[in-house]
Amino acid sequence: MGGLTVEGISHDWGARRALDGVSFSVEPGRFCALLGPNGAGKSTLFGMLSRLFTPRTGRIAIAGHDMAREPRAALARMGVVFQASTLDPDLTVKRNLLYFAALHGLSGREAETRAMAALERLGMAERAGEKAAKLNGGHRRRMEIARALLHRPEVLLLDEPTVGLDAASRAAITGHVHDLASQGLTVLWATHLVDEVRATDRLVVLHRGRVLADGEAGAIGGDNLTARFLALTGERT
Ligand SMILES: Nc1ncnc2c1ncn2[C@@H]1O[C@H](COP(=O)(O)OP(=O)(O)OP(=O)(O)O)[C@@H](O)[C@H]1O
Repeated sequence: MGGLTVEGISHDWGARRALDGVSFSVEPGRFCALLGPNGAGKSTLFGMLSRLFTPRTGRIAIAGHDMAREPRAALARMGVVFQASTLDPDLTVKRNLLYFAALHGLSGREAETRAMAALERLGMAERAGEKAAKLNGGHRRRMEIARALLHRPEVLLLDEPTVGLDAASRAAITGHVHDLASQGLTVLWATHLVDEVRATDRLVVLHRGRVLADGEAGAIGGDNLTARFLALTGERT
């Protein structure tokens, strides 16, 4: 299993500097929270990690594959869950996954086996035959995470995956994705919610396009990560 490396990434939106020399790396099989308030640059960084656009400076590597020199190899090892939901509400949960599997060149029994295994990992197997439109927000998100695992990526990126969900759904999804990391998947989880971060997680604090802290969450936050985060970013409650 491979990790993730970001080195010296900068990006300007017009006159606005959204990312300013961002560097960090995530070891294989680690859950890393990318924590930052609104406007920190998380989505801009995700756009670069998923190759929606290319950074002018710096370097990104996924599981040891350089995004600029070996984009296909890098993208093949990465799963992405974007902020906006992208599923077909009229198809069943399983059909949604099979459709996505086909986009990756998988079909027949192999696609079926992978779809059911991925749903199983997210605790969604019993909903395979339900229409996606009938799922609640939390289950929809879990389905999207299952879908992002179909091509067996080594690195999973999630951009604020719990936005709009209630507390129970948030806790369930945060728990499931921590489990995936403990099974060997490298996870980058963007959030502005301190309570989604565990003391043993890797933590990168991003603010106004810069990395303000990088290390184990427990070491950065001590016994009060919220207070530390607010002090670092200068935000008030
Ligand atoms: N397409 C764009 N065009 C112009 N400016 C942009 C664009 N996308 C983001 N920005 C600006 O870049 C900065 C970083 O925004 P970004 O969306 O990356 O932050 P974020 O941490 O993901 O915030 P949020 O949690 O609100 O999504 C902000 O100042 C934002 O206004």
